Amino acid sequence: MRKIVIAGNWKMYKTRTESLEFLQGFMSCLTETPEEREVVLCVPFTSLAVLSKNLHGSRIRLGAQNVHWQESGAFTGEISGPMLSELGVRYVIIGHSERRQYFGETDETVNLRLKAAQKYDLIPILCVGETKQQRDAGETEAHIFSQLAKDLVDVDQEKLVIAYEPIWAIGTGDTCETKEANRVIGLIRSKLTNPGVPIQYGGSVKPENIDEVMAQPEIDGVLVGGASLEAASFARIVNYQ
Ligand SMILES: O=C[C@H](O)COP(=O)(O)O
Repeated sequence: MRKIVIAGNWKMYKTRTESLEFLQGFMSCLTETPEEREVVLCVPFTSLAVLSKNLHGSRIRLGAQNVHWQESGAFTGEISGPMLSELGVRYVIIGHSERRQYFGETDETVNLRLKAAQKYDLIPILCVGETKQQRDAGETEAHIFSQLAKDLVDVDQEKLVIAYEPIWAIGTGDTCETKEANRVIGLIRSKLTNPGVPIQYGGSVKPENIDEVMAQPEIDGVLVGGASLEAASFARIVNYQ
């Protein structure tokens, strides 16, 4: 039985104060969620310490949105594995399409970050997915297989989560048809040495479509952007039927 991982990616939203306000509302909605679902909040670096303190003893896991491959050094604006581990961070998103598109992330740096995360006991959530142009050109599979082949060199697949995020479905309200997401995720699994890796779907997941998404047999969870910013909305997603 593969693990179910429901993760919120807050991206560059919420101050420390707003993060605490969210947590209060969210925790009160989680009482009936089945224990086997891993619930993760991937928050801005500035909210990690305060959430870590307030999540102590809770079943909600803390996640970050990036990690550098060096332990320390002259890398202005970056953050290291030990810095995150010390705060109780368990998960870290790596290779999100926004990092690849706006910040020069390549498959080579994604690979370095994945290995560094695992070295410091952080479980990476590796994001892969195609652009609209690649999908229209029939290149979806080739693109994702290429990302996997390069990103996963020497990565331990026992401590890994993958998120399939079609770029054209991110923040657009244009969800990938659930059967199609299921098909692509099945193909991703066929390329792994460990078929037990949880593979999430991400892209315009919301309370209105979560039940249908999670009914797909290959989909082991979701990576949620916009709909994870509001406590009741994310709680409904975590409490899917
Ligand atoms: O990491 C999350 C994804 O980018 C999805 O974002 P979204 O749910 O706002 O479409």
